[in-house]
Amino acid sequence: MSSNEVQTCAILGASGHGKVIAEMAELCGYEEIYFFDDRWPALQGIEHWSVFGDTASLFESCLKFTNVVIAIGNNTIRIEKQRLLQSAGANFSPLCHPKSHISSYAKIGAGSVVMANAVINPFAYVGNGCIINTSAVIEHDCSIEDGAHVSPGAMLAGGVCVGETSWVGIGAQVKQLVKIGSRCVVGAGATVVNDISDGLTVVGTPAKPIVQG
Ligand SMILES: CC(=O)SCCNC(=O)CCNC(=O)[C@H](O)C(C)(C)COP(=O)(O)OP(=O)(O)OC[C@H]1O[C@@H](n2cnc3c(N)ncnc32)[C@H](O)[C@@H]1OP(=O)(O)O
Repeated sequence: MSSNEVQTCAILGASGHGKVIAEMAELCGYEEIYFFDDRWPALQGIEHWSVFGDTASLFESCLKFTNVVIAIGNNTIRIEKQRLLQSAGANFSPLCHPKSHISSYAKIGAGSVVMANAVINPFAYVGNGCIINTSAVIEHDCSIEDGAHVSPGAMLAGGVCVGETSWVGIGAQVKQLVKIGSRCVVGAGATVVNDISDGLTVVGTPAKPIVQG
């Protein structure tokens, strides 16, 4: 960041995930952090950060922030809120931890966050509003569509596709060239060796679908 103006970051969602994003924003040079959460005004703060308003307040004030990040874990809600705020003119730059490794040949979309120790290798594509969580590995030529979340320690081999709003659970592994559809869930620790159709939840090694109750 090079501007002389104070660099401000608004975060919607005073969650555990929001705390990680707040620290990451500070490490990236944002000087002021403004949380927003629908539990405001009852909720006034999170750790040492203040909560300044609810979603409606953020919509009213979104143009004044250097950057806005949605820290909502639910993938569908996160990308919906981001798209609405983008329509209202808010700026969504990607936020990448200084200790993540992102190839200069990779692309990271608006509002996506890349946590500490994550690796994103050449010609990988990460869409808008995605979470690439702590120590996740996104190998070369992967494609992660809008609103997807790759959890801590999950590893995607080369050329894997993860569809919109899908969630790859903590420590999961995905074989090269596998296509995971939209709205899928890959359970914690699963090993995915075959393509997954839209909307399925899979668990285990090799990963198989489970029926959601
Ligand atoms: C920074 C952060 O914290 S990021 C968050 C990281 N967290 C994760 O990655 C969690 C990912 N979530 C999971 O793995 C979940 O267990 C899910 C989404 C796969 C399933 O959750 P639910 O729908 O609540 O299923 P539920 O817990 O009722 O389990 C259903 C069945 O699947 C089994 N099961 C659930 N998860 C798994 C799993 N990861 N691996 C193997 N079996 C599993 C259960 O034992 C249960 O089996 P049973 O019917 O024989 O008893």
